[in-house]
Amino acid sequence: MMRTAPGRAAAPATRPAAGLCALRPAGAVTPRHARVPYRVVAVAGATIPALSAIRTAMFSFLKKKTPAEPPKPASGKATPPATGGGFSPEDLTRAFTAHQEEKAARAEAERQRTRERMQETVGGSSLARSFGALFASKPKLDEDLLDEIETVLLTADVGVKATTQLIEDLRRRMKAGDFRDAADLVSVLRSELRVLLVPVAKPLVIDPEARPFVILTVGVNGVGKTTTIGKLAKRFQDEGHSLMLAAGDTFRAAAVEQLKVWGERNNVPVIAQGQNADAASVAFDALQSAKSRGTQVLIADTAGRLHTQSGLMDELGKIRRVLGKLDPKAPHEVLMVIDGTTGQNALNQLRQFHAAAGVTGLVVTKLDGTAKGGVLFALAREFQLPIRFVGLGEKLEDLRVFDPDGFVDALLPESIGG
Ligand SMILES: Nc1nc2c(ncn2[C@@H]2O[C@H](COP(=O)(O)OP(=O)(O)OP(=O)(O)O)[C@@H](O)[C@H]2O)c(=O)[nH]1
Repeated sequence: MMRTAPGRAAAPATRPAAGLCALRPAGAVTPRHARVPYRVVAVAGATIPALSAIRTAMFSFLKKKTPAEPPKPASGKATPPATGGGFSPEDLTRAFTAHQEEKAARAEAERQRTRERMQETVGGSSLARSFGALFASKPKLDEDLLDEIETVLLTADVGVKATTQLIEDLRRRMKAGDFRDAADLVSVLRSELRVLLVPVAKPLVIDPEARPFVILTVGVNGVGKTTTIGKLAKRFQDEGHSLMLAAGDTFRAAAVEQLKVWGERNNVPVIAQGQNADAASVAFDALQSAKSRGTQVLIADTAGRLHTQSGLMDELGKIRRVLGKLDPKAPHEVLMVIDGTTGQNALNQLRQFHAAAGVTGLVVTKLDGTAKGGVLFALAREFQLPIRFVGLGEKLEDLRVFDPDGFVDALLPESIGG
């Protein structure tokens, strides 16, 4: 039988006990270039990764790209050999440019994959389906249409404030004669939806100066914190960051096991003290350990808690304070995980967690399931907190950097207006 502490909702009974075990696909290998620590130095007025890092990271590239015989300058004099490792400044500049291009190409490929996954998941949400049904009937541009759009938005959890703002704007523009047909209205609605989301689409950037960069994950029970940590850890590992995890969900034994098993399989140290240990003490130990090892990223799990239980919410403040004793800037990110199927209650959750723990970024999970799709607009309108990632499924690659254009395209494609 599942034990439920006062104030803690029982986690869903159907949840697999060790979902993180499957997080790393067999044979997945961290790219060699990605394992290089990313320190920043200024060279010739530009900010570039430390030369030693470039040398290591770009060695294979230079081997491929550098001609066997270096071209001689017009004067006939050979280029003086570079000091400290055999690469000339030109080599390093070329390597750096290639590195940047490779990074940009990878980012573009990820954006493309995110958009496809958004279409498959968010494109099937009730908001997307309702918009599809509404505009398929070639509606007349009148007050009835605005009423119907309003109903669609409210039903899909967009929330009263964001919906009112959107409808009033459409009404004003309709009266001003801005729309010739439904396609014009769709186009304006799309850009209004974008306007709500673009300011909050701020990806999480790991500050290389923070050693470690501490991410504290918080949220209500069963929203996907522990699985999100596994997905994030894999992402950061692939990006070349050294990692440590703190198993701070000391309430649910399976959560500690999940992280430990995942850590063992992926060679990531996991600091744990067992069930019912003091979560703040686990976080403290982990930060101390990460500092002494020079680890780049520390991700701390916390037990799920109901936002209405002030005692448990206070515990988050304590974790913050304890971390701050070792590093006044820690945690550098308080990442709140929100279940996208929660509806308007997500706003209350965020309000309380923000007050208790000072949330700095959001992950909205389960947008692939029965999510209505609209809660992101309500969250964005109400709090303007960065949405770092969205969860589009249970697989590792389903945690995606939030892309507002892809999201709006999936909900309300341009073509829908006819
Ligand atoms: N469909 C879907 N399921 C998800 C997503 N993210 C997490 N889950 C599932 O949600 C369930 C709960 O995830 P956990 O990571 O255990 O949740 P938690 O927040 O750590 O739970 P507590 O420890 O009780 O607070 C698991 O079955 C996950 O696989 C997502 O983006 N989409």
